[in-house]
Amino acid sequence: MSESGPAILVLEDGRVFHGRSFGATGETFGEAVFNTGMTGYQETLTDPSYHRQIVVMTAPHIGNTGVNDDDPESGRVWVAGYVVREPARITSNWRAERTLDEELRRQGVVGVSLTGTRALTRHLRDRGVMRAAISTTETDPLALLERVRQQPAMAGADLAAEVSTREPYEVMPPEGVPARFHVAAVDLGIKAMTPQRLAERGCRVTVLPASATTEDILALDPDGVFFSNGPGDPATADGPVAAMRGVLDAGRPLFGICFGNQILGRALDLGTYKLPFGHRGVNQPVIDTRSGRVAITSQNHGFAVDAPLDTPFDTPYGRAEVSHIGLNDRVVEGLRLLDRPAFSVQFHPEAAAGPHDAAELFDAFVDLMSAQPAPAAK
Ligand SMILES: NC(=O)CC[C@H](N)C(=O)O
Repeated sequence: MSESGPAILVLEDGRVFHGRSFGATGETFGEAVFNTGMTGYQETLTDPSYHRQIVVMTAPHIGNTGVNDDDPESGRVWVAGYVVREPARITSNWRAERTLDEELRRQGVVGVSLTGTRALTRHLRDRGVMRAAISTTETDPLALLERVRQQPAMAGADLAAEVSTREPYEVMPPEGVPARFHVAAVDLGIKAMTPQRLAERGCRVTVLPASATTEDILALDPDGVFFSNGPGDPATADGPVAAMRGVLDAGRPLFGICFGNQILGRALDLGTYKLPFGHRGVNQPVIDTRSGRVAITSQNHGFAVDAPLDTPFDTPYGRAEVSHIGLNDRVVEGLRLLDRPAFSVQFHPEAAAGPHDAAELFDAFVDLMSAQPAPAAK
């Protein structure tokens, strides 16, 4: 890696961190959040849910395995900026095609390497996530702070349309796996691994833009409907909420992940709220409220659904219950309808870097589709 110049990171409350430039040079703004994963940095960087966020990695050494063209979760790096303690000086993996530093430069992603990632993480944990900037060009932190404070906040941000596909596309089951079901997947920022996990289980997946209406979805006559993860504040996602309500009215099997879980919460007339510092990492424990089993899960969310944890509750679509609860802070991590074939989780059963404890949820969705009477017009 070439010698790098100085870079500064400024938080909206005025705290300043000095480090060295990493990746592209320039200036970038976003919400500073931390991720505790020790693996999966390439999946993190390319997860569209990180759009407009500056991601701070708590693992002290990032980049050892470089970057390859097989692991991305989407066609580009989405993080607005990247903060690491120590970038790997040597890339050591047989699959590597480039170094991480090269990839960030290639994609114009401004990063910073700083000794104080622990102090920064503790600050965000104590004060909550906040707007921030990284700059290799501004030497006056106060001037940068002024620009940070002019940036839009994540609360109230409507971002799904900015990351979603413009045109529908299909993901087919792999060779030798017959297509037993057709799934319509609404792309609010979908990770590539999600349609793959469905395709592996015999689903032909039609991925639709975030603007898809109930009519667009039902026009495909799908066996099941999926609502994906995605960036931004679920309180702004009125279009997807309306589309999902139509799918629930039609009684089609429904599954949602992360943003999709928050959309289901809203479709059920539950509220959503912003967590102080969110859940981002690969070792988040959740308990299944029915079986009592604990799964270690991958998560990336800054908002959550507000629902009664201990009892089923009434919704416009019959009774529902909280299916999963986060064990670190008792946040709602899943919803299940009791009178309709619909459920969702706030965590990531598809997580490519693992863990795979919750992968069986894709089987549960397939089971829901198997249990439905075949639609008449097929
Ligand atoms: N990964 C996601 O789908 C994130 C959902 C939402 N943007 C949140 O931060 O909570």
